[in-house]
Amino acid sequence: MAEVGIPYLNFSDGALDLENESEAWRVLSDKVREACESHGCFLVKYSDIPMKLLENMFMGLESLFDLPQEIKDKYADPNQYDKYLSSSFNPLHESFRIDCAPRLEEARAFTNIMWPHENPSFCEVLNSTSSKMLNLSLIIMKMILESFCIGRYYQFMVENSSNSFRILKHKVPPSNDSAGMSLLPHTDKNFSTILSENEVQGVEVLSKEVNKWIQVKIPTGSFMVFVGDTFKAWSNGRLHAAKHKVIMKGDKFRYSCALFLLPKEGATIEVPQELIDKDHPLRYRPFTYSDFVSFYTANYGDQTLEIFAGL
Ligand SMILES: O=C(O)CCC(=O)C(=O)O
Ligand SMILES: [Fe+2]
Repeated sequence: MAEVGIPYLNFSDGALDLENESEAWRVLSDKVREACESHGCFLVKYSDIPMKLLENMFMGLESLFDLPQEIKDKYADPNQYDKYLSSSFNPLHESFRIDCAPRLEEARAFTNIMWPHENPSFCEVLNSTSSKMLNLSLIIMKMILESFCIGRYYQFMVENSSNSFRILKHKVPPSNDSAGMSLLPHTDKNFSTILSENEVQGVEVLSKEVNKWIQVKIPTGSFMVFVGDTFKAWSNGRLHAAKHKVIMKGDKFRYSCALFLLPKEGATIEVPQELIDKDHPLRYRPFTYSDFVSFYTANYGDQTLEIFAGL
């Protein structure tokens, strides 16, 4: 079942066993680009990430967040506010950010902080889930660039990108009948995000079409994809970055994980010439991701990208 208004695309059932040049690949790529232009997000059925792996990931997350507070606090970094966000940030929210978890040594370094006596199965599940979600985000990037007829930038984008894996626990609101905000409305700052959830829904998206909040249930075996501000800027504003939030209701914890594709340290985000013409005059100046994120953390707000890089 697709969510009303949010495109639901099928990358399974052989849909990706296509020559990149085939007509079917092109049709699917156009749908991805159109979804990112008109909604800034979409749902995708993707069977290359096995359900069993995701089940193990969410079981691992329960054990991780159940660890003693003093162990989890060891990961916090005063210079990087979002490495570990404990309940002091928001009583309903707890999350970790692991940079480059698809690299085994990074997955192992994180796991060994949490479980000093090692936990190879969690490490394997973390590494494998994040790698497969990274693959999905690169496929989507490739499709969007090809649909814009600038596929030649794909290799450049891959070489200039990095990633973070965020794992989150959203707790139940104090009273069952009241809804609680676990994540305030925001656009992601990076290129794109792939989101997976356990069976507990909570994410809401501000619809570009009707300017209303839409509750989203990510169908089983599927993922939610968000365009981030940096991809919006790089595309000269053609892609839309969808605003979203997490609202908790009911009595079950929500666990989620998100792969953030982002620019590599020091890389300049600059609109390609091919996306500038008289109907699309240049909208954003070149910038680096770290400058943008520093600006955002100092100036939270709705229009951060426009204020920071808009022309
Ligand atoms: O946990 C979720 O469902 C959403 C997470 C999210 O939007 C984020 O980390 O930026
Ligand atoms: Fe987000």
